[in-house]
Amino acid sequence: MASRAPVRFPGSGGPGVNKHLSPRSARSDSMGERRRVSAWSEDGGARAGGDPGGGGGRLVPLLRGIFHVEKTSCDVSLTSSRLLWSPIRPDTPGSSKVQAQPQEASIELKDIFSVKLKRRRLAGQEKGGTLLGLTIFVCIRKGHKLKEKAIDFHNLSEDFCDIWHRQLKEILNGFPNRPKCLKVIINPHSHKGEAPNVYYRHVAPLFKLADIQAHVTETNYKGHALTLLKECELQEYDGIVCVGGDGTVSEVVHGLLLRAQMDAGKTVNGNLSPVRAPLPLGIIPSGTTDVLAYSLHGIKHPVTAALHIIMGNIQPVDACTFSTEDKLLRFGFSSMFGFGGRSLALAEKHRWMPSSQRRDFAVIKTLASLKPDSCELSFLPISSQQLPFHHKRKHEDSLPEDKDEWKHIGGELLNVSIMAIPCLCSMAPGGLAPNTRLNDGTMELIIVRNTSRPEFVKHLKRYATQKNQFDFPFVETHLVKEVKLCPQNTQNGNGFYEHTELSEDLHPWNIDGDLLEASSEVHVRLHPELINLYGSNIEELDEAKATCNCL
Ligand SMILES: Nc1ncnc2c1ncn2[C@@H]1O[C@H](COP(=O)(O)OP(=O)(O)OP(=O)(O)O)[C@@H](O)[C@H]1O
Repeated sequence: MASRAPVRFPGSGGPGVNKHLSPRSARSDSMGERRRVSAWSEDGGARAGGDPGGGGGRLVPLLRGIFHVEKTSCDVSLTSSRLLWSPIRPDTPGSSKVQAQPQEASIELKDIFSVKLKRRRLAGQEKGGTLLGLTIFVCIRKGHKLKEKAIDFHNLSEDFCDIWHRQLKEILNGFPNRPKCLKVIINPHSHKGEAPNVYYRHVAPLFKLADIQAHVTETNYKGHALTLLKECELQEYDGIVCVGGDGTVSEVVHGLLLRAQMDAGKTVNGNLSPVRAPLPLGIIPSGTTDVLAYSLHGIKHPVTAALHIIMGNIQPVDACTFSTEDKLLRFGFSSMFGFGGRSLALAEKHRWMPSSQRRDFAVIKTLASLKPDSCELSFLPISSQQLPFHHKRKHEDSLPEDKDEWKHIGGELLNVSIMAIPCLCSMAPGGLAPNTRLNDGTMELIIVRNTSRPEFVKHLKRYATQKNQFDFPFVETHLVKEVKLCPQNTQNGNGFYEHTELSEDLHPWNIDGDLLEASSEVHVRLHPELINLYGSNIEELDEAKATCNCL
């Protein structure tokens, strides 16, 4: 017997149901063939196998039969890459009328995430019931949003539906990266206690539909996720899912990357060359700002996040290490020092306030006592050789050619942002760092020098508009690989630390929305594609529209 060629499923493309008028390569079956199930090979022989050409433009049915779709009797074919159906037109003997081509619809198999036998059941009945056919669950994309759609294929024959069900399941099981078992970590306090509700209402039913086992832990204290990730048997899982706001995501990312270093036997110190995270991480946005989820999915939408996980859409993302000379402080994606760090420190002191009020209160209060930090800042710009293609034309001339050359800046700085991801959020839809991308091997360094309060406010307000927020004489941006920042004068004299009760020697950093206090120089290094996140490259998706707005 000839051996079966493996079925290959091509990668990405536009999901959804396609309806188009086209001549069918396969002839519609007559109603008399209703119970006949054929599995066609390339040479027409009946076998339940794959298409060695992987689709390759030719429609080679693996299965073909008749179902009712939307109350119309349809000729349905399953090829190795698509499910196609078109209405059956009965022959009218003697009619000379030329019949219009039947409207054909199809879905790509890679867009299907579940197939279930559909049964009519009485209320409360869990098993059995009269078979009605199959329901196919498809992931459809509308802009950045992903949605589920169910399509019913009715046929009352158990044997017939069973063959289709098994064949479709086998195909779905062959898709890479689709998780079967996940560890889910929920912060029950995120966004006024909404996170569990978001998970159980919007995400858990989709995981169940996709036959994903989810082992859920609700955290009991700050640091619980970190402890959990240090101790749990990661090999049991295909991925980790975090349900919470930026602070929780930051803790989980740090925990997952720390665990990777432990497992690799690495000494975790300031010079660490980190290994990659062992498992992909899914982020279900349930906080107030949700910068990471927004940057990853282009939208703050738990169902979109869940469907990226279910579909196994993997996006490698650059991450940073934040360290002192001898100690690793943190893994993360973005940081702010100065105004951004102080306002977070102040917000954390007022956790009893509702989160949106807390943030506004902290920003206003920090603006009221706005003052610069005296800093020594060094950075290693990326060279013109390392410049990602999307920046090439604008930046090439201003960069060092190919050798590493540290640059130094000293003085009074109001804010320093160092970001490896664009940090999209509702307050800054274009991103806090619009010139970097999720995995382009660069961090954007944004330095805001001392200026008057009204000018600084003007700069901040621009983030919410289309205008260039960096177009001020006191702002400069660089694409960098490393940054060292050392505050010079820890005594600020106006009592700011009295508000926050921070020690005078400690400087607040905002790292991915989580507060970190450091007393000495912090060294930030970029590590390309250190972690896989469930999501897609929205920048590539928007590429056609996007224009580089680098300074
Ligand atoms: N059970 C818990 N009790 C107290 N704190 C927790 C618990 N679980 C996690 N945390 C911590 O709570 C902090 C804030 O969490 P998170 O950012 O998810 O919520 P949020 O502040 O409501 O959201 P956002 O930051 O978007 O406003 C994180 O630093 C996290 O480590």
